[in-house]
Amino acid sequence: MEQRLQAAIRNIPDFPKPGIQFKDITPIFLDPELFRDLVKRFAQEYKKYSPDAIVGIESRGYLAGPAIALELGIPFVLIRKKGKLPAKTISHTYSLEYGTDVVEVHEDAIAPGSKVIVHDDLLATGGTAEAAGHLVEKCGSTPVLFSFIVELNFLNGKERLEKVAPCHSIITY
Ligand SMILES: O=P(O)(O)OC[C@H]1O[C@H](OP(=O)(O)OP(=O)(O)O)[C@H](O)[C@@H]1O
Ligand SMILES: Nc1ncnc2[nH]cnc12
Repeated sequence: MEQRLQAAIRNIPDFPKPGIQFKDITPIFLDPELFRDLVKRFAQEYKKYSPDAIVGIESRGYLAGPAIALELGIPFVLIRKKGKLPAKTISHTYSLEYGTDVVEVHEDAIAPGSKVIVHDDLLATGGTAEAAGHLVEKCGSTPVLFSFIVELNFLNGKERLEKVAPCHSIITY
């Protein structure tokens, strides 16, 4: 599984800015067998946490997240950037290198007291996933796992997230 994922993930140098090595995960979803095996692998891992819901982070957390939720028979909840969700929301503002950003969730999307898995495609600095975790807490629920396909180890996002909940990723660079 790891080898097939490594082979599918492309490195795009200098995207979206000079010096960034962008990990393009989109080829995984061109290969239905690999996609199916990835979903089953995540579902197996997630079962240990008896989750009540999976939250996915816009936008690439929406690729595998809903398929894993379907496999486990639990809700998939969208976390979006500010101003995109139509009904009443709960928001969380977090710091970026320069300035701030805001993530939102529908206020009625997560049943209070839920055990929630936060899923995204890739962990870099951990700022986005940490903010998603805070949002889950603001909804009266508990993040029980942060889960990614890819982790960029040299950015130390894991250290930051592990203060809140364990962190799982399949491929590490
Ligand atoms: O760990 P962090 O430093 O917070 O970075 C990781 C986030 O960055 C990427 O999303 P991006 O901001 O490119 O948005 P997109 O998925 O909508 O393209 C990635 O999909 C994660 O959501
Ligand atoms: N290097 C990277 N590749 C893909 N997505 C990212 N998001 C943040 N850093 C990234």
